[in-house]
Amino acid sequence: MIFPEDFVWGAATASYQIEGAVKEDGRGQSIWDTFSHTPGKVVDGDTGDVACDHYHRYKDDIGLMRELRLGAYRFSIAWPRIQPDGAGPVNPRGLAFYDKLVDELLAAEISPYATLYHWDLPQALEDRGGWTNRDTAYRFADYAAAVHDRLGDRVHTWATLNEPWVSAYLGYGNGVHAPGRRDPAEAMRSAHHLLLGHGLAARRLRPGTVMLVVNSAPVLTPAQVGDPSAVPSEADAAAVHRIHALLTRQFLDPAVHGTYPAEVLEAAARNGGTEHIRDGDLALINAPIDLIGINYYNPCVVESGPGLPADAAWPGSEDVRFAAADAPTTAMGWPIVPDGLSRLLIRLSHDYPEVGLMVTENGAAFDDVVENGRVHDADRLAYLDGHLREVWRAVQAGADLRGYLVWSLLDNFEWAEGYRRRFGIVHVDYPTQTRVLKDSALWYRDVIARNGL
Ligand SMILES: OC[C@@H]1[C@@H](O)[C@H](O)[C@@H](O)c2nc(CNc3ccccc3)cn21
Repeated sequence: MIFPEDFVWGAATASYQIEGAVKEDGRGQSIWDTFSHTPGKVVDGDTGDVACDHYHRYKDDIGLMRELRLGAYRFSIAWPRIQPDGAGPVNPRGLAFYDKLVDELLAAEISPYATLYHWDLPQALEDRGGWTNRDTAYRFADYAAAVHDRLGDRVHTWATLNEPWVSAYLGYGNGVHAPGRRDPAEAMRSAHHLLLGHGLAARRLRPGTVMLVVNSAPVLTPAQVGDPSAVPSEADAAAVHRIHALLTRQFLDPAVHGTYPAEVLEAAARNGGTEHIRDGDLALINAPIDLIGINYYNPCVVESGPGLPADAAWPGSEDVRFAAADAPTTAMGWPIVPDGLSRLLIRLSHDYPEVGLMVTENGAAFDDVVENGRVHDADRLAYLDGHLREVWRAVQAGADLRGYLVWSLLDNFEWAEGYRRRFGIVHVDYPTQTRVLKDSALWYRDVIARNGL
């Protein structure tokens, strides 16, 4: 299975998950600093205070990327390093870190892909309402412009947001993520303002290549997981359609087509109203973009039935039961369904033919053991191999798929799960910060060298 000649092979990380140095060089506090230091929010009370100490070790980490022959490296920029209070003058020492990071990547012949927002909102903006406050969208666009002014001569591929669904629904809906608020109406307002920020920022990143990164999944009934030809009941088909609208179309339809699905407007009307959706907003959100970044880990399995408990509410999903898949699972409990990726990519290439696609995250957490300086992570290697075969199938089916970025380069701070869940193809021993290439990394290096499987 050989991929197109210009297919991009890379890896992805995010600032709060790997950098550490949370008080260094003028960095301001983020909502994840606040959240992780709040007792009970993160497993084992873990925080990103040190993480992988990438802020100090980035040159050695880029050496590992070069050893793997990565063509691209997707990282995120910590807004609180650039504008400690989320607005106003740029912090030169904060920007200088990314300036050096980019130059080191280019020297290693690795293309820098920068994500402007991977969840670490400046706490000062959250103190003024965060993403429930429309002004935050405008602050985000100013931040994006300031970063692009400095790095845009060398960074040519930009992601505005990472997974606005997660930011909105886990941050403001069920409170599992920072800032830990639990209000369905706030979640819907936040989703809209995140999209507004995306649209405003996208216009200020040209002439770069601009993408929106979403967590997406094929929405399937339990029977469809193993049998794509399975015909769902009318009620189950309605559940599938509704969740696809709320999970994926809520973000891609506005960004690519300038429209909201009816299901989203109905959910908003029932949860706080739609006053936050102002005339002209959808035109602002619908800024031209070049790529959709797809973060895929597993399908979303649903059927009609009682919705989530009130405290886990996802507005609009009241009559949907989230079901288990008949499949093995990763250490996160997520089902392993490789063909879910090809089914998703082919579907999205049909629904949004105007834009290209890139797999911006795909990977798996499994418990790793270091033995004699090696990590024989056969489960992770099998997961990646199976999913890459599906990526190849999607390309063969005609999807305009530009590349694949594995999540993640390094074991890192896995949000509310802390450090106990390891997604890296490179093992990190946190007490010593020693890096070890896992078998999956050695395998991935060979895939890159062959440009295929
Ligand atoms: O959980 C693994 C990664 C995470 O480390 C990344 O920062 C984030 O971009 C990411 N998104 C997903 C898929 N969406 C998701 C996020 C949080 C909870 C449940 C699903 C998985 N991951």
